[in-house]
Amino acid sequence: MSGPILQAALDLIELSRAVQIGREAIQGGADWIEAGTPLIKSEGMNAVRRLKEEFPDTIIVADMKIADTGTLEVEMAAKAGADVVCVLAGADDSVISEAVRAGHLYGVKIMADLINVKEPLKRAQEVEALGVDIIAAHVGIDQQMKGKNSLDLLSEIAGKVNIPIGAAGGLNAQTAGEAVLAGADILLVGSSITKAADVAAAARNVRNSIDKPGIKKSGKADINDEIRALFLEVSAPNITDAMHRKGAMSGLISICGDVKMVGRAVTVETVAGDWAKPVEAIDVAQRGDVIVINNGRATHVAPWGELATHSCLNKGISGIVIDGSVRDVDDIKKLGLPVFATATSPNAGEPKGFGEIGTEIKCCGESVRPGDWIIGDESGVVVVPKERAYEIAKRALEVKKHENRVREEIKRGSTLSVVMELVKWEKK
Ligand SMILES: O=C(CO)[C@H](O)[C@H](O)COP(=O)(O)O
Repeated sequence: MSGPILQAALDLIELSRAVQIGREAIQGGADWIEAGTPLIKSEGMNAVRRLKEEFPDTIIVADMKIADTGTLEVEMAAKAGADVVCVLAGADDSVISEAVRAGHLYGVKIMADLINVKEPLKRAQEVEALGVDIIAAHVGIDQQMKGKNSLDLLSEIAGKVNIPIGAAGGLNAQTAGEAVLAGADILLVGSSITKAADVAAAARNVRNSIDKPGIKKSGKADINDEIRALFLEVSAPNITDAMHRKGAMSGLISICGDVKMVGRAVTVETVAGDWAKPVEAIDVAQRGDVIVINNGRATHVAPWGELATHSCLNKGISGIVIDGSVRDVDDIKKLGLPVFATATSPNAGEPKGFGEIGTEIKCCGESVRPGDWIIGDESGVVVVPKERAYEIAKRALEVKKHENRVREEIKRGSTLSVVMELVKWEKK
């Protein structure tokens, strides 16, 4: 191998889309094309066969993730046209040895994938001794969503095995270059290329980063800053999609229309029209927080209005959510701070002081605890449990990327049902 190799991983389930995306990835500078595991599960060896037919001069990698029957599965992939076949490094030695023997027999290289291996360096050296050709330092997609990093895994094994190392798992135009500097010979890139609207441009960006790796990014951002930035990039619908269609509050309207709100919850429980605790919460909240008020969905009286909203602006509060009414709508619109409510009413209540700030509440059908993340836009408001915030934000970004590519394919003249092969994938 000369120079780092860019392997574009086609992790889709629709073969015709995969072929087109593969074509664009090659135009952008991908050297190898991978039939991703979802594609192989969806289309079987036909996926490998078709990719080889379409791209006869390109190395085709079959990401079989072989766990058993090493010989049979390598044979299948090789006969379908694969040049490299992936086996799980965590599989039993007998499986790896059989895969290696079959690789020799059918003239294909064996790549051992370290995904989920407990002692990666030890296992990398063992599978090297068993004869595999390539080691993949791979952090899986679900693991990436929880913050696991393929560069850490790569650093652990780089320089300690004598066969080429592939790096895989969430690489992009920044981190692919970092992976080269950390010792990767093959850069396996999926989502950053294949979900881009302009696949060729995305591949080119990664290619440039591989060919001219820049300086390693220093330091890590604060996790909450990272989560906020991720949530600002995506929509409320992207987030509920990432949560398996859960987390949406019901019945809220955005008073200021097209606004975006992201922040951590300061919760308020109170009774209809009692505005003492809601307004006191402004002084409790920190810059960037969202005040979430359960006012019993009262429609006849509002615990919130323009003066409270104005105070929030002074404190840098990100927005307000009220299971209940709001008034001074025209003035709030002028202020532009995101306010979401279930109703409007000109009646003010009384500042009696019932209820409390900072306890778990129910708001618009959802439980909200202090510190949970609240994201709102014109489609509505979603609550994300604080423990899962990073993971959901990452998953939501993947949803958005996927939609970017689907949108591009629709723009080229297709329809949503055709792109998604809806009829084929209806539940049987
Ligand atoms: O094998 C895979 C998942 O198991 C992927 O192909 C690999 O992780 C690369 O994709 P991405 O860049 O999206 O992580």
